[in-house]
Amino acid sequence: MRKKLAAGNWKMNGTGDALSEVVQLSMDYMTSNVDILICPPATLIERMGHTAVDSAVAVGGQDCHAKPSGAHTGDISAGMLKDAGATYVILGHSERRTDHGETDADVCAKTEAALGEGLVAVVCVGETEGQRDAGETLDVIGTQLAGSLPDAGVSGATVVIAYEPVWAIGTGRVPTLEQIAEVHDFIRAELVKRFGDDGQRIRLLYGGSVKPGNAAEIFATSNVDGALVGGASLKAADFSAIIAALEAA
Ligand SMILES: O=C[C@H](O)COP(=O)(O)O
Repeated sequence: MRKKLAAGNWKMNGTGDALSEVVQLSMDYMTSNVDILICPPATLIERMGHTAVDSAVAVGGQDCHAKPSGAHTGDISAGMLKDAGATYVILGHSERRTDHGETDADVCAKTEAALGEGLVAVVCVGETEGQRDAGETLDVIGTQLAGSLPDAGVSGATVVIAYEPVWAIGTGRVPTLEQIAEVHDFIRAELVKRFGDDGQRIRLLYGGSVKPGNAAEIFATSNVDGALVGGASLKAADFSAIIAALEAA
């Protein structure tokens, strides 16, 4: 049985003022059977870590460096995230792959670093619109999945996969439920092929324009164990509604 996960990726948004809303949210969902995760900007991780320490809300980073320390201006290591209170880290988000040229090999190295520090790695995969139109979606996802995950240390307790079609992120456009199911079933099969029973236990999140209005039907879709939510996670009311939909699914 996979525990559901509602994850919020704040991207380059959010200030300290947003903390109180998250605290409220965590108090509302203390007894939830849904894991709740917020990945704020790096500047807020430590504050959130302290605020959420006794609550139901976990805190995560949005990226980490593959190395533990060194001359890498502007970067943060997995150990630093852990030290600040993070227990998760998002890796290989399409915005990192596009803005910073991250390859599958880079994501794999970062995933190894995260697992080495005991962080849960939320590894993102997803096709562009051009790739989908060209009928390449499953090939692209399969390649990203194979290249972004290390051979060792991957289990339901250490890794989460987020399927985020690039064309659905922040656009208000969402794949059909059949398209989501096709990709999630494919990811599940690939994980089981490579990791056996562990592949059954890895949670699969859908991400891309998840809102209160479409959350329930997405959560009822095959092999969807939760969501990686961008814009809607910045509004406590919307994120709470998404969590409630996940709880009810
Ligand atoms: O990491 C989150 C995703 O990129 C989804 O963002 P969005 O919910 O704003 O479309």
